[in-house]
Amino acid sequence: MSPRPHFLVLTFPFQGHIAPALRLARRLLAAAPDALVTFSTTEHAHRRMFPSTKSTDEDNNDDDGDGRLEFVPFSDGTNAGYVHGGGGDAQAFNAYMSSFHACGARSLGAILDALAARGRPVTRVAYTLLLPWAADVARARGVPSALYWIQPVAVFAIYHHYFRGGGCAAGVVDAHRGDPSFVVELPGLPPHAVRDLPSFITQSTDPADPLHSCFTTLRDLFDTLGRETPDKATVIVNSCQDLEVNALAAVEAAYDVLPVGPVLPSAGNEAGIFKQDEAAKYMDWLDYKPADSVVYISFGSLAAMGKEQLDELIRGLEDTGRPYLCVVRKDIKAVLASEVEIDEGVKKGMVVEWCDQVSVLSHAAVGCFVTHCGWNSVLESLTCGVPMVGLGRLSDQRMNAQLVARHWRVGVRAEVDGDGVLRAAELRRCVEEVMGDGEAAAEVRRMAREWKQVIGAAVGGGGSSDRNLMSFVNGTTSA
Ligand SMILES: O=c1ccn([C@@H]2O[C@H](COP(=O)(O)OP(=O)(O)O[C@H]3O[C@H](CO)[C@@H](O)[C@H](O)[C@H]3O)[C@@H](O)[C@H]2O)c(=O)[nH]1
Repeated sequence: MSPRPHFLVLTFPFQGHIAPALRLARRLLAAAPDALVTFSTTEHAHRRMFPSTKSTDEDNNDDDGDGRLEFVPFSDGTNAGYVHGGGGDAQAFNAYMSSFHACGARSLGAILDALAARGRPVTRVAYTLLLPWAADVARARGVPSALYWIQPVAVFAIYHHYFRGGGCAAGVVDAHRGDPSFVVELPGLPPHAVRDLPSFITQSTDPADPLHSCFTTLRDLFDTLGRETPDKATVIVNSCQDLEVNALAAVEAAYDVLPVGPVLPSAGNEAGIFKQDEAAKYMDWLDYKPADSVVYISFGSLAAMGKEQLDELIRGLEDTGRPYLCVVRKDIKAVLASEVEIDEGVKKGMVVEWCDQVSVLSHAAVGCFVTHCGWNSVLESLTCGVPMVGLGRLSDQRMNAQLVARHWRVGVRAEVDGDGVLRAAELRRCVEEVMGDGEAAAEVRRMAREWKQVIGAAVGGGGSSDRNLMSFVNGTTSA
């Protein structure tokens, strides 16, 4: 008799990774009613997600009540984890990653063994993008694994060409790293300026870079994928077929790629490492605003913001004359010490420390999302049909901003000045381009509505993402 299906979903401890991993865990539970799912992130992140419980698996059964979902943290070798956001110390991140890789791999092995000993053997591992060792640890125990790619396929394809393209793409990118406007052509992909490629291959290749370990980790990840022989490595992606037809075609010869997204929260609040601003009655506030009138602005869970940037944002938002809801995380407020000034500057809007972003984007009053273009934010906005003003800085974000503005045409790109600051005038100009009366703005809004329909069909019953998820659950590779 074959064992009961049991998926182990592993994730790096950033909120932008935990959210899609937890959403996938819940989708797996729904898609496979007989399956068990174990969700695992680091002990520190786990304690932040569940502050009132202990760190043992028996104490963390999910409250769905049927015991099919368990939370079992793994060790990264630290007590305090990596305190992200608020700038962080450069050396600290690279040092953290060394510990994370060494201890994480050992801890994962122990978890797989313990679950098997408890009579709940894992039958499939799904791991997010900064845990390349997960596949090797699973393989050593005969457990198949899949990478869960939580960024666009377009970004995956660029990394594929860079790391596994026989040195050709890497040579071109490396030779033109200092020339941001140089245009790189990669097989099957549209031409991209160097400045829009993922920053981990244009900036973080330098060992002195604060995020150098992201470069080495991605290099290890693509090496790992290449070791999945004789079959092709399976990659499930938080994206959908219709959004990325060409990028999918560019990698399908090398991987079994299954777009299963956008994977969104199943219902209401979900556990995360930031707590919502309960005191701010932002949903009530939205209820009183006319349809499509509010600008929502958030730069995700990692980006730090200086006082100058924050002042420019608030001034730009006030200058639009439109109501706005702005997320300024508590850790940013603490380092700024300008809380009073923020509050005094705010006349037309509301500033919150953390909100339920999916609920905000789903609210009829929200007419535009000013975003740093983290992939979760982009997907959530596309799903809700909200046009974007995209400001990409790190990692995949500039590519994502490019996809938003050029490929799907559901928004515009905002540019920072020479000091890296998004100025009030630029913010105001971009918001008008999306929310104003002109024909171009109307077209952006129309495209946003259109993509919302396309995505709704893909994730609905029988849609491409739904079928791909079932293929993954059933262990078949093509939908
Ligand atoms: O007040 C808020 C603000 C944000 N969010 C949520 O936080 C997540 C933020 O994720 P994302 O938009 O992807 O931003 P980051 O946290 O910056 O994500 C990191 O991880 C992503 C996935 O790998 C990358 O695409 C980004 O570049 C990287 O910065 C989203 O689910 C939001 O809904 C809230 O719930 N409330």
